[in-house]
Amino acid sequence: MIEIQGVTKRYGPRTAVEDVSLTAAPGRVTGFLGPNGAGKSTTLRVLLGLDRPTAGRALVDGVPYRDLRRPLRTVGAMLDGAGAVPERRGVDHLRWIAQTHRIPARRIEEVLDVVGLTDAARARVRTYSLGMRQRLGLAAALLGEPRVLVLDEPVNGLDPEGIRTVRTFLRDYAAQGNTVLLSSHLMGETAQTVDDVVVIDRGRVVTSGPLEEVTAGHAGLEDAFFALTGTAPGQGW
Ligand SMILES: Nc1ncnc2c1ncn2[C@@H]1O[C@H](COP(=O)(O)OP(=O)(O)OP(=O)(O)O)[C@@H](O)[C@H]1O
Repeated sequence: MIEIQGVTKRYGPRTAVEDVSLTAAPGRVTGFLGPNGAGKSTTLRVLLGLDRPTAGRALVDGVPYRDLRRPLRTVGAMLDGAGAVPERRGVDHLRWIAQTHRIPARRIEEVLDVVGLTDAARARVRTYSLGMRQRLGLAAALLGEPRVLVLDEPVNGLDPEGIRTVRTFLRDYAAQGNTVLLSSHLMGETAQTVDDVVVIDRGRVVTSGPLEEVTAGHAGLEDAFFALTGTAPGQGW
């Protein structure tokens, strides 16, 4: 369970997010959606203890991320793709994470298989396509068999088959009782993956709830977004 309560984050005079609250529940895939620069990454960084909020708090299973006893075994996260050293081999990136977090080595083969990177595991990360880097990031997030997954733009750079694979995987993962929170600026795409949505625009949550409720009366999620924010398609994103 993820609970973000009244989070505001200012960088000097600039407000990145203002009074953002959201909940992501076990057994559900929650989409955190909004255009570029809306404040998604900032909120997720606060959630993962990478940034301190100016106000509010973010909890995972009732405690702040920094206070989790075994963070990687509780929360698997992917921000900025894999974040791997380009000269490293994919498998060595995962080995390094596993070793530093006392995760059994057998998990490396398992997560490589899940994301379809087994054959490319020994290649250096700099030779990977954007999609392969995303897969490596997802593999790293899954290493600790976490109950909670937090993914920033997980389908960015993936081809349609890759998107479908990730979608199926995330739906299955949630169906096992896990919590999945993913951010995206691709509303139409993400609407096919999520149960619940939280829509953010210019640092503020504009709507949240089950997908059917948020889209009721609209042609789809994108349409609902434009209606809610008063913007027209093509304006500003
Ligand atoms: N370290 C920082 N210093 C100053 N401003 C920042 C910083 N990080 C983010 N911002 C600003 O906060 C706002 C929200 O950015 P954020 O990256 O959270 O948006 P986003 O929804 O994740 O968008 P994107 O999809 O483009 O990453 C933007 O206006 C951004 O310029």
